[in-house]
Amino acid sequence: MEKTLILIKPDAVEKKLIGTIIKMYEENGLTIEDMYMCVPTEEILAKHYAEHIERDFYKGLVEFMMSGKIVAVLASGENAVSLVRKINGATNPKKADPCTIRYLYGSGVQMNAVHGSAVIEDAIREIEIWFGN
Ligand SMILES: Nc1ncnc2c1ncn2[C@@H]1O[C@H](COP(=O)(O)OP(=O)(O)OP(=O)(O)O)[C@@H](O)[C@H]1O
Repeated sequence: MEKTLILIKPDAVEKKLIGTIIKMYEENGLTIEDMYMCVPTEEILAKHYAEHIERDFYKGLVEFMMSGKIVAVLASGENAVSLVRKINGATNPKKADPCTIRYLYGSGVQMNAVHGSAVIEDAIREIEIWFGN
């Protein structure tokens, strides 16, 4: 069964949306295999967002991600990676399809409530970062 990594970001935790968001994944057929809360360190975020380190939004993104608790979620299911991306919606909540998490609960390009691995290779790498072996 395919696995993927979800992060419920600090904006969504602050808005008390953990249960609502987890329910949306479960109702769409995904299984929650493991999860925990933490305030992420700069080190783990540097690994997770390695592809964005040179971008001008990187510093602000890391500050936002460290601004409160997040929930790291290991989910599984058929086509879990693409299914989670579909449930999450486009990066920019204003461009996301209605009924997606980001459309419903995102408040901007940065504060967009959730992260989901983009492709299977990223999922493997990100699961290793957040959950180890
Ligand atoms: N222009 C931007 N300004 C501020 N933050 C941004 C911008 N672009 C992306 N981000 C932040 O960086 C994250 C990763 O960007 P990416 O382009 O990989 O988007 P994504 O694949 O839709 O999101 P994610 O990887 O979190 O699921 C986004 O979810 C968002 O929080």
